[in-house]
Amino acid sequence: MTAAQNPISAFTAAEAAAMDTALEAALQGPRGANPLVGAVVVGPDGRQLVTGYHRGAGTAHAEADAIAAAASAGVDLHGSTMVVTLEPCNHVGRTGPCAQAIIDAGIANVVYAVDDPHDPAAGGAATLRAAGVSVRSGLAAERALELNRRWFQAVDAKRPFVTLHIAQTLDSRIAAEDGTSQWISSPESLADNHGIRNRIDAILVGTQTVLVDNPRLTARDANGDATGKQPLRAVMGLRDVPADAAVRGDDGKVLHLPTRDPRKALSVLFAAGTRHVMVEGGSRILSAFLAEGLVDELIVYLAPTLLGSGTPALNGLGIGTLAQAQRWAWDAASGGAVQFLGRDLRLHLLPEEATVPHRTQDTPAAAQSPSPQPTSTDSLPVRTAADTAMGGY
Ligand SMILES: NC(=O)C1=CN([C@@H]2O[C@H](COP(=O)(O)OP(=O)(O)OC[C@H]3O[C@@H](n4cnc5c(N)ncnc54)[C@H](OP(=O)(O)O)[C@@H]3O)[C@@H](O)[C@H]2O)C=CC1
Ligand SMILES: Nc1c(N[C@@H]2O[C@H](COP(=O)(O)O)[C@@H](O)[C@H]2O)[nH]c(=O)[nH]c1=O
Repeated sequence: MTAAQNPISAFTAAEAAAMDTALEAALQGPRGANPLVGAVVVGPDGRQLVTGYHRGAGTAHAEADAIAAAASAGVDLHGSTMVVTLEPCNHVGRTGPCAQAIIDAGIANVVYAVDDPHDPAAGGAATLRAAGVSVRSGLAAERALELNRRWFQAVDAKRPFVTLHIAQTLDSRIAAEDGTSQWISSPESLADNHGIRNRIDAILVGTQTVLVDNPRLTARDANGDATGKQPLRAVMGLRDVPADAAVRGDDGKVLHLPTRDPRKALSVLFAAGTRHVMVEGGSRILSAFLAEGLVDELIVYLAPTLLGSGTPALNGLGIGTLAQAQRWAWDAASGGAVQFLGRDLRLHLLPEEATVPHRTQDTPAAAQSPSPQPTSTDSLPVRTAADTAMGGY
């Protein structure tokens, strides 16, 4: 049922304020295979009791996070209102269905912004109503859609969400002239990168990086010990992966993609169950994904180091004139658009609308910019969380 069909369509000022808080909280989560979701429970007197947000695939959903926060703080939620940025789920995932958790907590009302696109007909709203919970939707719907616009697109496009990783010097080098690159990043940046490796489904590098670096591509802690969920390791390129390459590991979680076509690589990964891939490099692989407009977020670790020569971060995007430049917007999700990590800066960006010219049928892919996107006004140098909620994904 949509808000238009719902007989109860008004929202209180307290619910609107709670939705603002929920949208803000959602931005603390990571971009990726799951949408950003925030939830706030409001008491009968309009007071905001607890806030929750989703921390990425495999972790508690925002509603469950808020309910758990209430349980640990000894807050009784009977008769309260759950305000959430996405329709509560109805499926038994790793954390159980949120609709049931809401019913079990005695929550009397649910206000959500947008339907879950995966299962709108038999979603959590119907389960909640059947259990006697009052459900209204549509509050701040446009902002909630914007919050996850790129995620909705990626789900719709049936390809994995793509995070591009670049660990570079101040003068945009990812390796020195002799190919050495370990390490450009600070230990704090490396720890952050390994945290992302834990959350994604797959990590992808080019054959040249395998030959030069012989990387393991596992998620590890500062002692070098494997941590948590390990990503599938994908190597893209026509050359064989050497039999003794470290990337092969001993767990069978390695995939050679014998292609130079990023779309083909993504479709093979999607078919293999990957919903979120981090493309780590090197230069030619990063450039190929960017030139095809296949990047959903960009994470740049910028080290205050100069090399003056060596491998450039990018190797040509087919851009001949400034009007064709790819322009990116600052993304406040996942802890902020700009953060210090030790001596490095971590920059978090998303594709900006507006500046990307339309692709044409007769222009080679490498000489084209990303696929067309809606127009917007100029972006701020650094966006606030609220700005991003309004104009980001
Ligand atoms: N600082 C950092 O963040 C990182 C640094 N690096 C560094 O980058 C350097 C390697 O970068 P680079 O030389 O650019 O190599 P890449 O790792 O980008 O691999 C390039 C190879 O991938 C294959 N390939 C697959 N698709 C394409 C495509 N669309 N376009 C071009 N090639 C494709 C080709 O091999 P084939 O013939 O097999 O098809 C090509 O030779 C190393 O020195 C490494 O240390 C690497 C990763 C991260
Ligand atoms: N040099 C460099 C990175 N390099 C990336 O890390 C890979 C090595 O992975 P592993 O063998 O698992 O430690 C390497 O091949 C390349 O993809 N990453 C960064 O965050 N910062 C850096 O300075």
